[in-house]
Amino acid sequence: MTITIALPSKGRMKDDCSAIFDRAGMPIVAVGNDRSYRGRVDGWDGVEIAFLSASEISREIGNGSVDFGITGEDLVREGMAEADRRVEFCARLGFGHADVVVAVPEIWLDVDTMADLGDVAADFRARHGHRLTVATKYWRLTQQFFSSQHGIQLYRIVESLGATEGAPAAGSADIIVDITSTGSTLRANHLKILSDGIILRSEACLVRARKESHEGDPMVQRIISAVRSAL
Ligand SMILES: Nc1ncnc2c1ncn2[C@@H]1O[C@H](COP(=O)(O)OP(=O)(O)OP(=O)(O)O)[C@@H](O)[C@H]1O
Ligand SMILES: O=P(O)(O)OC[C@H]1O[C@H](OP(=O)(O)OP(=O)(O)O)[C@H](O)[C@@H]1O
Repeated sequence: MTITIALPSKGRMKDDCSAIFDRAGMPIVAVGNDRSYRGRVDGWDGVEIAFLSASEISREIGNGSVDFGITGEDLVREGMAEADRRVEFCARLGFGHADVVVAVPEIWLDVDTMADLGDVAADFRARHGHRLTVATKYWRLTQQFFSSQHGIQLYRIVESLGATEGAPAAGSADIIVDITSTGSTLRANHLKILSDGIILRSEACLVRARKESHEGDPMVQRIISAVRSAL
């Protein structure tokens, strides 16, 4: 059976991914021309590479149309319910670090924790005429964290497809959930992370779709061992 591994075709994880595969003794060669979205691993028959974007990789692992992928943990956990049941995080790769965080305006001096935020949410409508509004592209992670983990129910999510950190100043949301790495975008927008507001510490991972056909397939274990040996 051919095993398909999805790797980023562009973006911030692309170069680190090919470096790790080189170190793993799995040098990737493009099939066809430079713009081709298929590749193979030199010397590894039965392994195929699919080049996709980071968020497509998470989707394709989720629906089982690829066997492995390298993408951010944030995109995998946001993209599917019960991620650990459907996929295996085989290795954390040490790049692509980003935290998914809850951030509020710095001038909210009395709000430093999720419990404080819960208090604010409770009478937000009475005070401001609308429910506490959260701008994010991380709907699932936000709902799990606010509702299931912190019992905060009185909020509304507005989808943000970009420039999320600008939403509070623009008036389109009160607070945000987004990723941060250096923290400079949050600082530039006068937002602060709540002290217990780190939803997920994400990094690039080797992720496997849990498929019955993998059981007893030596190639599956060989790929995992090779990537782990490169860390
Ligand atoms: N500063 C950062 N900003 C955004 N994403 C980051 C950052 N640092 C690490 N990442 C991670 O990179 C991944 C997204 O990669 P990238 O932005 O290259 O994807 P992309 O090519 O834009 O993909 P797509 O088009 O599918 O969104 C996410 O898992 C994210 O957590
Ligand atoms: O903490 P920092 O180092 O400031 O990084 C965080 C920012 O970087 C990303 O945006 P980016 O400009 O990369 O665009 P993208 O969302 O399209 O990837 C992300 O969406 C944050 O806005």
